[in-house]
Amino acid sequence: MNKAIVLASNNAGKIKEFNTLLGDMGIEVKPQSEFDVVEAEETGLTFIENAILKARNACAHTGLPALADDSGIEVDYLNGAPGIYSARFAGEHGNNQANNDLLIKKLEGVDELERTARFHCVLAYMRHKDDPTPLVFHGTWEGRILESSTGQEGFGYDPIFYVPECGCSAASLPKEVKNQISHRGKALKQLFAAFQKEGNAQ
Ligand SMILES: O=P(O)(O)OP(=O)(O)OP(=O)(O)OC[C@H]1O[C@@H](n2cnc3c(O)ncnc32)[C@H](O)[C@@H]1O
Ligand SMILES: [Mg+2]
Repeated sequence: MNKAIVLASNNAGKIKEFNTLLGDMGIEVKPQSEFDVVEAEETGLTFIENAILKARNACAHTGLPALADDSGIEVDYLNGAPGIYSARFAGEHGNNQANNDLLIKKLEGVDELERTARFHCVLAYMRHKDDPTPLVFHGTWEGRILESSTGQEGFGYDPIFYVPECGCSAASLPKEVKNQISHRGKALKQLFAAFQKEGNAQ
């Protein structure tokens, strides 16, 4: 790796997961807060567009390569909501408690079988702000929405996301386990494979 990579995120939960996962891969990233990057407006209509907007914004402000993550949760009973609006589902951006409460409320009385949901994570890596071929990867994680919060780990919707393959909520999983099987973990594995193929991250 020749240059530092900027992590185009202000979400502390994501940043922690990236540091662990990328650290294991031998890749160092610096959060965009270290460069005083002004947050990009997420005006896209897809995770892909928003991830590219965030990565391009960080490249433009720093002159460095940047990695962005746009993610969220899709609930089948709600026809895919909150989806790309997951961070501001209840109105205020990043109010996890309010978002989780609202989701529980919207699914009140809904049968377990109809509470299916999945996390999405789209990663965009841009070598520079005008990069015409950003690397884009997508990971998903299947589960269902619980009737109440449980677990102390993770962030965001983790306390109300039941993971059938583990028999508990995402917030009840040790960090290492979540990182191995999550939407973000899956997308990052693809990014790592692409970096290895390119020989470096530039
Ligand atoms: O845009 P950045 O600065 O990265 O931070 P953000 O929190 O705004 O991130 P997004 O726009 O991608 O919105 C993602 C939403 O989905 C939630 N989310 C994403 N990944 C998650 C995960 O692994 N576990 C729980 N919630 C997650 C997260 O809490 C946000 O509410
Ligand atoms: Mg955001």
